[in-house]
Amino acid sequence: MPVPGRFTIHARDGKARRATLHTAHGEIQTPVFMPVGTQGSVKAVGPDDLLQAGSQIILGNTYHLYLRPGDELVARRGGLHRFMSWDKPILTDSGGFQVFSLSTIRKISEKGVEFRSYLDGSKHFFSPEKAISIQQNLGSDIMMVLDECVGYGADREYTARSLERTTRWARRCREVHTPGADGQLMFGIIQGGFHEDLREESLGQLLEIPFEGYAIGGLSVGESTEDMYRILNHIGPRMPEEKPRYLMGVGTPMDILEGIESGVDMFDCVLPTRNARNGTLFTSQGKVNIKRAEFREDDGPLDPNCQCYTCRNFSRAYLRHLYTAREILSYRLNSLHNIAFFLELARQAREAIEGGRFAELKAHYQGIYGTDGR
Ligand SMILES: NCc1cc(CSc2ccccc2)c2nc(N)[nH]c(=O)c2c1
Ligand SMILES: [Zn+2]
Repeated sequence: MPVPGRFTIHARDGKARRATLHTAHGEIQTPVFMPVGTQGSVKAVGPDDLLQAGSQIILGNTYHLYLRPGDELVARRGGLHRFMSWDKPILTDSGGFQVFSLSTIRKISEKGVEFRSYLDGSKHFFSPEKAISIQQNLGSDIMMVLDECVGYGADREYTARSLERTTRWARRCREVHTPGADGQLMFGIIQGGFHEDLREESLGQLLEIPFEGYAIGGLSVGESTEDMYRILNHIGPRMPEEKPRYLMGVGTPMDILEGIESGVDMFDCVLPTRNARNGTLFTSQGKVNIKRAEFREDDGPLDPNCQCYTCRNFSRAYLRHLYTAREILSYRLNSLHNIAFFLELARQAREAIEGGRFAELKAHYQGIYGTDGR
């Protein structure tokens, strides 16, 4: 009987790891890419599509689901897995990041964060305890602690004080959920901005609290690729060797490969689905902007090396037409392909680590996407 939280490393290639994370809803083979389903759906695609594309785990969001339809409604409907007909693992964010990125009025204090709903302006309050209670109602397999993601350019003094509070919040989250209760796991989140010593301070404090995994927060907040990679390369290898490492909200294909090389196991990003909706498609030969006139009569598949439903059944000419005509099918086919591309990238990484060929894989994609893929 698999024990939720068990993390077994099968192979290493430099700092990169090939592992299995056990959860109450099944195993996750890492490195893994996790499609984002913020409001209980991965935009424009269904659970069947996600399974077909090889998705092992998806993400949900405390902030959005609390505001609509309500975490207690979801609990009454049997939890998020049953509500959205997804019976594999789900990871949920704690909502703090969305409060800061989506809510206009908000006030942060030791108690937690007060904010107004982006839907109707009503006032709400998230304490660390509330953030965990919502995720328990949702029934997610991996819960994230409530943290403060300081913006790019925050001064050192504020960043230092903020990480101390994030640690106190993390402790309060842990105190209201017994490790492993109901098969749910809890990950701590490292903050500390772009200061190596503050990042180590945040990690050191979190290591005193028993978490089943650790995440790197506060990256991809407007910094340069150089600053992101500097922090990633510094803190990734310093995270606990025997526990899963999750880089939140990152990134381009090259960011993901950089993260894997730094020892990170789990990734999520809205890029595949968000870019799909504006016609930017990721392929084995680089980015394709499907709205370009050059594709008007192009009868070939979007990506000849891709096995997804979109590439097996439709031409670039048709995909361009759907996009130009703003057909809803355009969002579905483009999203399906981009998700399949990111899932395939993670699968190739798992295979490369097993074969000791990760450096070659990274160099291959660097030749196509450049050093950071932007
Ligand atoms: N800009 C990157 C980023 C993204 C997310 C969101 S990741 C996500 C999004 C939707 C659903 C699940 C996870 C973050 N979440 C938290 N809690 N803290 C961060 O520092 C942070 C940084
Ligand atoms: Zn495809």
